[in-house]
Amino acid sequence: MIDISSVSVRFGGVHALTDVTFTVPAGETCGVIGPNGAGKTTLFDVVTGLRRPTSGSVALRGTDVTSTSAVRRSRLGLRRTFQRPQVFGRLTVLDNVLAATEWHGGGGGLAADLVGRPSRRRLESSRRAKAGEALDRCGIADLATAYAADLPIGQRRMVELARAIIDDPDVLLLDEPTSGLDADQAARFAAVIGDLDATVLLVEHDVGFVMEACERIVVLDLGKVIADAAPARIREDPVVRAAYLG
Ligand SMILES: Nc1ncnc2c1ncn2[C@@H]1O[C@H](COP(=O)(O)OP(=O)(O)OP(=O)(O)O)[C@@H](O)[C@H]1O
Repeated sequence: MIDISSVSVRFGGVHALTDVTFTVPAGETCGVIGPNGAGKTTLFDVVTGLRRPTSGSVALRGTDVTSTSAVRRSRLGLRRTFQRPQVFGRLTVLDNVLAATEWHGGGGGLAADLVGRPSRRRLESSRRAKAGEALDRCGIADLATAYAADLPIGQRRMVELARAIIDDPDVLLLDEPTSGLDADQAARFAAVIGDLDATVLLVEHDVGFVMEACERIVVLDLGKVIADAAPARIREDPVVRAAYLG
């Protein structure tokens, strides 16, 4: 669950966010939309830990993380993707995904690594099985041995998604997830996040995708929440239509 409470962010005289409050209940997929400059990126940065709010607070699964680093937030189960997909270009697709599970370790320290204890081998084969499954879910199993640097942006984005979902994250934040995806990839992306148990918050310009993929939509305009409802109600909301949907 994500709790955003009275969050305001100022850049000098610019009020990027003013008193933004909403909660994404556990397991829900919530989209944030709004015109350019509405504050979407700023809000995303506050939730992921890249920016401290001027006032207000953010809690993940009941833990106040307002002053917690992005790294510690990831240890609390938060995973994210980036507006420009961040992949390791010189690693294969499979290794990109395996790298996301590396830090779990297997106990026994370096000696266990060196002698290849059976428990280590079991752990390794289970990691590989999970990685294979994540690639499969994201429709990129056939790219396992390709180098990430050689892939077009849409496939890189799917690699990032596979990496984000491999450990069944509790909280998943997606920054402009469909940018660079073709229609089939966007449909696959929506299906993958639809199947997750995670609490998902996504910022996206493609209103059609948000309407399809999200159970709930928060609309920002000039740093304020102007609507917070299910997609069907957002589509009909006169304030949203005037400010954004036209
Ligand atoms: N680092 C910064 N310094 C000063 N002003 C900033 C900074 N970052 C954002 N802003 C301002 O804060 C407001 C919100 O910007 P933000 O990038 O969060 O909006 P956005 O909804 O993500 O826009 P877009 O859809 O264009 O990406 C804008 O007026 C922007 O100019």
